[in-house]
Order: sequence, then structure tokens, then C-alpha cells
Amino acid sequence: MELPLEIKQAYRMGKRKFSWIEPLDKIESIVDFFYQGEQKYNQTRFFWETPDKALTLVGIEPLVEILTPTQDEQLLREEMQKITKDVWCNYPKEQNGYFFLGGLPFDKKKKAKKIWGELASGYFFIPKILIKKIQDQYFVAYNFQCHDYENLNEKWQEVHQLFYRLQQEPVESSKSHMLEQKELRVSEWLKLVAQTVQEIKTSPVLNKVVLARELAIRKSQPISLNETVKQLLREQKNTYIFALEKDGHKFVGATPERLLCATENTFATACVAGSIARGKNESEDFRLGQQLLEDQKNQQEHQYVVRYIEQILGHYTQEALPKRPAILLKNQDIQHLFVPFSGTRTENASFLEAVFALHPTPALGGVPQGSALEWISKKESAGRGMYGAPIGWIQPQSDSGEFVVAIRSAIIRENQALLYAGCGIVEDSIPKLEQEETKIKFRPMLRAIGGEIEC
Ligand SMILES: C=C(O[C@H]1C=CC=C(C(=O)O)[C@@H]1O)C(=O)O
Repeated sequence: MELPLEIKQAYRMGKRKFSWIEPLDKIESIVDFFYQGEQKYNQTRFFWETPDKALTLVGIEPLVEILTPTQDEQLLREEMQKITKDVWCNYPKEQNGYFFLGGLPFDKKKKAKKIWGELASGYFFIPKILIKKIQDQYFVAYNFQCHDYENLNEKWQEVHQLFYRLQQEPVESSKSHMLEQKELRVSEWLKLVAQTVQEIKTSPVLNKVVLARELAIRKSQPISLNETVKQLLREQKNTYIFALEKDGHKFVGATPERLLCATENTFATACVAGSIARGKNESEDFRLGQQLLEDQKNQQEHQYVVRYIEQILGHYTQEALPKRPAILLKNQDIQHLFVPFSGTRTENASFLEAVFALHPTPALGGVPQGSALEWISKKESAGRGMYGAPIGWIQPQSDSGEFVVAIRSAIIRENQALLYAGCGIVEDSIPKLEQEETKIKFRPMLRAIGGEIEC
């Protein structure tokens, strides 16, 4: 691949950061590029697909990393802007491939388990290779930097080699069987739910707390992220499928919950809370859906989220968010109360600022946020890592991107995985029923990892 003249010229004009974009012919499966990243390179890769499949992203190999992203939104924004400033691109600069892929921790103060590795405190990277599918158009961005003209050609060849290797046959992963599948500290968790209900009933301030629990898996062979993503893509409709791997620590999930999507002019979000199982047949499914829509306790759980999002996002949108009744969002195992919101961005409303302001919504934290987070931090045995936190992508030059809430997820390391599931506790919550609900929420990841599903 010959180094394009435009790049040489750009270097002479003082450019040092490059993003060369090429359309790709219709390719069979974009996710194959992600699969190819297994066992290769620095084991750093990212996958993202929206529920409507309108956008798929694959990022391979870090060009620039942000480890432990600062929780100061303004500093993080400035850092991202500095890194992506002055990128030369053969397309309009808003379309350059310097995307930050990754996410934030749920709570940076609380230490998560060792299995999270460096992902415990959040992680972002700009990939050397970004493959993007928008609607039915495919693009590859070759991202590189060069500070010495002598090396320009070498850097160019290096990213091409990388892309070339991504087009080889995917590696087969070895078969692995289950050695152990265990829900952790079940009786302690049931007691905690009862204690939390009591606290909500007696406290003058606390109204809702989202409590999470864990399920541990140990298999005979390393758990393949490729196989896990493949299963999720096959089974989990109406969800975002995401995967982030950093040095062999793999965070993966299928979440129905958008946190914030930013285009040049709009912000869009969704209120997802309140849950019930899917029915075994159409009529049972319909009956359960109606039950959920009419259930006081679930409506209350959901309303807390609606009011919070209306209030917070209202600061960043020009018009008041329209009031709408909840409808049902149906996933394979579960149905939720759901209200989508969108509005026009106010001038100077920054995407990251709005993400930081929203997280965690009462769908993952509680009401009021401060007291609920304090309760979670005091009562849960370990930090949540990136579970329940914002994960997604941001293109700082256009200040666009999307973050989702990383639920229905697991962290995988070699032959072990830790699955997470949480539920909103309000004053009418019944511990056993909340346990049942979290069992259902474990299912998508359990199935994807090859675990056993209780009926
Ligand atoms: C915290 C989780 O779900 C949240 C999102 C939707 C419905 C929820 C609920 O009904 O409790 C939770 O707020 C999870 O799946 O781990």
C-alpha cells in the first residue's frame, strides 16, 4: 500500500496525527474483524452494535489510552479534545476515526474485585483500526501518529498490516465445560434487601436503592469472548451488544438501556425500569405485560427514573421533555417499563457533561442519588467495576456519540466470569421476588457463557 501523497503533504504542513478513511465493499460480517482480535495484538478491542443494527463499531489495538479516566468531567473532556485536536483526515474532520471507545466506572471510590484488572476504574482508547458500519455502508479508519518524517511510511504500513491480519480466518476457540456456577452470598443479599426496605420505610429521605448481586462461573478452559459475543448477537434482540477487552480482561453485555445518544443537534435517552418475566406463550406474555403496566410498585420504580431524567436532561435540551405514558420494552427473558426521550441540545451543552450529570440514574443508583449511593457503597461487599456504568463511544471533534448503561453484563478473565444483576428496591419490595427478578436478569449472560438456566 503506497503512502498517499496527501499524507506526506499534511505532514509537511505540520500535521502529526492522521486518520485515513476508506469505504469498504460490502463485507460479509463486520464482527469477524472483532473476532480476529482474539489472541492477537495487545488484546485490546471493542465491539458495539445498536439494537436496530444501524451502527456497528469494531476498534482494534490502542493508539492512545486513557487509564482511570478522571471523574472531573471538564478535565476528561479537555484531555479528549487535546488528544484529538488537529487530526488530519482525508474526510471532513468531524468524520475522522479518532473515536474514544470504552467507559467509566460505576463508582470510582469503591474498589472492585481483582477480576476487573485495569477496567475496574474505567478505560478509554482510540483504536489504530476502527471499522464502522452505518446503515449499509462500511468504512475503515486507519489511525496513526508520527513525529518523524522518516517513519511516516513505516507507520502507514503498520496500520495496513494490522488491518490485513484482521481479514484472515477467525481462530477457533477451544471447547470448554462448566466446572462451577454459583450465585454469591444469596442469604446475605436477601437480608440486605429486607434491611433496605426497612431503611426506606423509616428514613425521611431514602426512597429507592438499586442493589446488585453476583454470580460466579468457572469453566475448564478460557471463556471465549468471541463465542460470548456470537451468542449475544444471535439471541438478544432489542439490546445493545457491547464488548471491551483490555489485556485479557473482558467486559461484555447485552443491555436494553440507553443512557445518552448525542448527534450534532439532539440528545436522546430512555427511562428503563420496572421488570417482569416474558410469558411462555403469546397470551401469557400479554397478560404479564399488562400486569407490569398496571403494577403500582413497578410504576413507582419507573417514575423515579422518569422524573430524574426529565429534570437532569431538561438542563441540556431546549424544550421541556414531552410527558408520555410508559410502554413495554421486550427482551428475550424480560420486559420493562420504557419511556424514550429526545430533545434539541442547548447551545454549548457538552455530551460528556450530560453523561456525567445523568449517571447513575435511579435505574442503577437510587433516590435521592447521594443517599442511595452511600447506602450501596456501605452495604455491597465490593465495587461494581464497570457494571451499571456508562459504556460506549465518543467522537470529540463532533461531540457526538452514545453511552449505554452497562447492565446484563459480565467480566471475564481466563476461565472465570463474574455476572451482575441488580434490581430497584422500594418500600413495597419483597426480597424473594427481587431475587427471582435478578435470576431472570442473569439469564442473557448465563446463556451466552454456556451456564445453566433455572426454569
Ligand atoms: C440494575 C439492573 O436493571 C435496571 C434496569 C432495568 C430494570 C430494573 C429494575 O426493574 O429493577 C433496574 O433498574 C440490572 O439488570 O442489573
